[in-house]
Amino acid sequence: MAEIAVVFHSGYGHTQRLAQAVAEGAGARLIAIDAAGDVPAAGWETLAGASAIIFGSPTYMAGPSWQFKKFAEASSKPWFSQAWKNKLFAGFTNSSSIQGDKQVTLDYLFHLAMQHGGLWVGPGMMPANSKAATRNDVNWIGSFSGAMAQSPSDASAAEMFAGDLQTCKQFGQRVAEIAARIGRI
Ligand SMILES: Cc1cc2nc3c(=O)[nH]c(=O)nc-3n(C[C@H](O)[C@H](O)[C@H](O)COP(=O)(O)O)c2cc1C
Repeated sequence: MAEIAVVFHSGYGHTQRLAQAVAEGAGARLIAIDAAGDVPAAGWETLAGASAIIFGSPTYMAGPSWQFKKFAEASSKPWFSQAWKNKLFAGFTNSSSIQGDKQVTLDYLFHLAMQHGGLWVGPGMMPANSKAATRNDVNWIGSFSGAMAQSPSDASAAEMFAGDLQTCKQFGQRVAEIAARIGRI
C-alpha cells in the first residue's frame, strides 16, 4: 500500500480535526508542525518515504500560517535534490469566513507542490450548490483545487461542521485511491 503523509499546522485545533479526517480517509500518517514551525526528524523521514504528501494549514491573513511557511521553507532541503519529485500532493485549509481568502492558501500549497516537481490531486467532488443543498453536504463550499472547511470565529474545534469533516475524509480517500492506481513513480 502506498504510504501517505498528512503534514499540517493548526493553531487552535480546527485544522487538526480536518487533518485527522483526511488521514482517516487516506490511511495516512499524521505529522504535526509544532507551534514553533518545526517538524521532528522522524516526520521528515516519513515525508521522504511517502508516495503522497497532503498539506494542511489554516488560513491566516490570506495565506498559510507562518508555522506552515517555516516548514515550507525548510523543505528547500529536499527541494535542492528534488527528493520529492513525482510524489502526489494535495492540500486543505480552513478559515472563519466562508470565503476568507482560503483559495490563496490552497494556491500556495499547490505552488509548493509544483516547486517540488509533484503531481497535484484535487478533490474530484461535485459541489453541493443546488436549492436542496444543506450546509452539511459534502463539498458545500464548492472547492475544486483542494478541500476547504469553515469554522465560525466563535466555534470551537469540537463544533466543526460534520459535512466539512466528511469532505476531508472523502478527499483523503481519493488521494489514497489515486496513489494506489498510480503507485510509486
Ligand atoms: C492570525 C489569524 C489570522 C486569520 N486570518 C483569517 C483570514 O484571512 N480569513 C479567514 O476567514 N479567517 C482567518 N482567521 C480565522 C482562522 O482561519 C480560523 O479561526 C481557523 O479555524 C483557525 O484554524 P486552527 O484552529 O487550525 O488554527 C485567522 C485567524 C488568526 C488567528
